[in-house]
Amino acid sequence: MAHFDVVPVDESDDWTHPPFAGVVADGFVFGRGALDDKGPLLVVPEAVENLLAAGFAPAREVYLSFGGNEETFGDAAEAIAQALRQRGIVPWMVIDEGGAVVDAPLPFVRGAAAMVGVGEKGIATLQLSARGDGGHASAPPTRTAVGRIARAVDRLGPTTFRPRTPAGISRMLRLFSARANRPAGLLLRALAAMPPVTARLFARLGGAPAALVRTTIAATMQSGGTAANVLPSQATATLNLRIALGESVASATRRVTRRIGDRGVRVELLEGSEPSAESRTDNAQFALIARSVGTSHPEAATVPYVMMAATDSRYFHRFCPAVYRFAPLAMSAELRATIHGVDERVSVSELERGERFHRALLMGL
Ligand SMILES: CCCCCCCC/C=C\CCCCCCCC(=O)N[C@@H](Cc1ccccc1)C(=O)O
Repeated sequence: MAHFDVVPVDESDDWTHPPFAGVVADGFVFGRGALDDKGPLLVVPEAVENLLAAGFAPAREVYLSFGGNEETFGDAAEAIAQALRQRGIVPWMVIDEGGAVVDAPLPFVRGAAAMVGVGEKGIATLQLSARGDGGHASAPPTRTAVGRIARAVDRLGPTTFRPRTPAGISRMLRLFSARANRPAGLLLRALAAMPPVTARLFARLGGAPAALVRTTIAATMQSGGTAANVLPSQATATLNLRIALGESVASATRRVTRRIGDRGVRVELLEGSEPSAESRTDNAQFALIARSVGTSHPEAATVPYVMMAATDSRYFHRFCPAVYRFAPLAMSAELRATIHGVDERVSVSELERGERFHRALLMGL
């Protein structure tokens, strides 16, 4: 799977090469979508065409699913998944974006790792709204609409949701423990054996580690008011929740509503998508991915993790138990920072390695 739509470019950004010209320079193809997700997309048909040209026929049926509205949370992949379901097809394995070959993924962990998303968090977009008495701002009541919304958002701190370590993260720590120096290795092994301790530690670290183990809430939009001296009669805030594996859109919405604890604040679910289950790592599918990584990126260990953002594969994990999120391209931290940003680019040699990965995968089916 892959998608060919891209996020827009801010015209005021200073790109080294124009974002829609496909300039090849210094061994890289520059352009919006180079990593997300046109590079990972094009290595798939490249591998298929090369195998077809060589007269190869795969042992299983292969379906290519390329969507055109992933970046807007669209339904192209849903339609593709539905078409397969209607034909009674349950894929043996699904592979989509959401992982990459990265260097030194955790502090003290040496070497490259092919990070494969074995699960994916869910999403809920909630709108909070409050009404208040409009009027002159010179004599405000104790509780205004904006004040109610501000208090509600403030109540939704990081402890709103309990942390829990997915099995894939414990396995990731166990694999990393072998590649860390001695004291760090012992710590990682201990954490791998004690998921509740990992959950508490990662939650305390905040940022990405915390997002791996708990449902997060980000207030992303606010509105209300028409003039500086007018009390608004209504105010709203939009919350973007990323729902941890094991929870649900409904349970997360209930918890948010309880936490806010204010009947004057209406909580409305605008859209939601359930978190995935975890795909196994002790099966033939994961072993095939690891073998294919061995062909394209022999320096990298194949390691499971949990994807914090949403991918098109969310429409497949509902009926297919083996869904993996992995683009077979090395992406340094610097390159990952260009995704949705400035100077997004993909190295030509990585495209070649990506093609090799998919060729190995198809030949190993
Ligand atoms: C120890 C941890 C190591 C971490 C290694 C990370 C390796 C992964 C590297 C790169 C992966 C990049 C994948 C980028 C995919 C982004 C998908 C995305 O942004 N999806 C959107 C979907 C969406 C949702 C709601 C509205 C619009 C779009 C998202 O989730 O926001």
